Amino acid sequence: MGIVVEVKNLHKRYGDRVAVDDVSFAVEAGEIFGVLGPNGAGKTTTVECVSGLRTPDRGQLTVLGLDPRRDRREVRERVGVQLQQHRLPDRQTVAEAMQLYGSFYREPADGRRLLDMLGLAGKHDTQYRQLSGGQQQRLSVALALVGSPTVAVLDELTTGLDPQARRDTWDVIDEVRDSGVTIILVTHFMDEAERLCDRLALIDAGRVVALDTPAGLVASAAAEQRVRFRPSTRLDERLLADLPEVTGVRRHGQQVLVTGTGNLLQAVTSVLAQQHVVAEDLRVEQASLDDAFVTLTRRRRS
Ligand SMILES: Nc1ncnc2c1ncn2[C@@H]1O[C@H](COP(=O)(O)OP(=O)(O)OP(=O)(O)O)[C@@H](O)[C@H]1O
Repeated sequence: MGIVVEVKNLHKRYGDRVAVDDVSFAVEAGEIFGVLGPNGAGKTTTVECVSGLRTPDRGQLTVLGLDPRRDRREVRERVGVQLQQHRLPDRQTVAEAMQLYGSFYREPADGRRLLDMLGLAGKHDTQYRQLSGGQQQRLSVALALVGSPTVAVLDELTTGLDPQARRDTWDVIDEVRDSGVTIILVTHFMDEAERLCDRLALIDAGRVVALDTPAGLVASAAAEQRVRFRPSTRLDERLLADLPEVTGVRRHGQQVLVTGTGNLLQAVTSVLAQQHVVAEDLRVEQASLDDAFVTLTRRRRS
C-alpha cells in the first residue's frame, strides 16, 4: 500500500509556546489513522499543518505527493477537513450548505448521495439550528466529503454526541473508508480509537510517544492484568504471591485482587483448585487502550 501522508520532524510554536515539538508519522492509503492524545498535546495543530491550514516552523510534509505549503490549493482540493466545533449560520439549510461548500471544488461529490449515506436524506430544507447535535455532526462530515477528497481529516468527530449517535457516526466512517477515502481521525476517546482505527499515533506534549495498532499499543504498554474473586473458604494468599506470574496480591474486604502478567488466570485458578477453594464472583480485567494511554503518557512525564 502506498503512503499518502508523510510527516517528518514537524515543529510548530505559537509565540513562546511549543504546540508541536517533533512529530513524525506516515499514513497508508485506505487506512483510518488515529491521532490520539490528551488535551493540548498538539493533535489539532498537527492535522491543520497536514491540511495546509497552518504553516509549520520546521519539518517535512508530503500529502499525496504534494507539499501543503507550496501546493496549498491542490492540497485543499484533495483533502477534506472537518474542523473541531465548526458551526454554520443558524438559518442556513442543509442543501444551501452543501451547495456552497461544493462550489469551492472542481469536482464536487453528489450532495444528495452523501446526505443519503449520512442519514440526512429528509433534511435538505432544514435549517442548521433545527438539526440535532448528531445531525449537525453528520452534516459536518458531509461537508468534509463534498469535494470528493482522497484524504479526509476528521477532528473530534463525536464530541458531544449521545451513545447512539456516536455509533451511527462510526458506521458512517466505516462506509467512507470502504468507499476508498483515507481517514485521519483526531480523538481523545479510547473506545472510538479502538473501534475505528487501523493504527494510532499517540501524541503527548508535542511528540509521538507510541505508534501502533490499538492491540499493539495495549501490548507495548505491558499493562498488568487483574484477577478478582471472593474465596469460598480461607485462603493462604502467600501461595498466590509466590507464583511467577503474580506481581501483587491485595485484599479488599472479602475480595482478593491479584495483579500480574502472562497466563495469570490459569496460574491463579490452578492454585485455587489444589487448595479446594472456589473463586466466587471471578472477574478478569484485561488491560485496555485506556490503561495503555495512561501508562504511555505517564511514562513520558516521569
Ligand atoms: N492559535 C493558537 N495560539 C496560541 N496557542 C495555541 C493556538 N492553538 C493552539 N495553541 C496551543 O498549542 C498547544 C497544542 O494545541 P492543539 O490544539 O494542537 O492540541 P490538541 O491536542 O488538539 O488539544 P485538544 O485535545 O484540547 O483539542 C496547546 O497548548 C494550545 O493551547
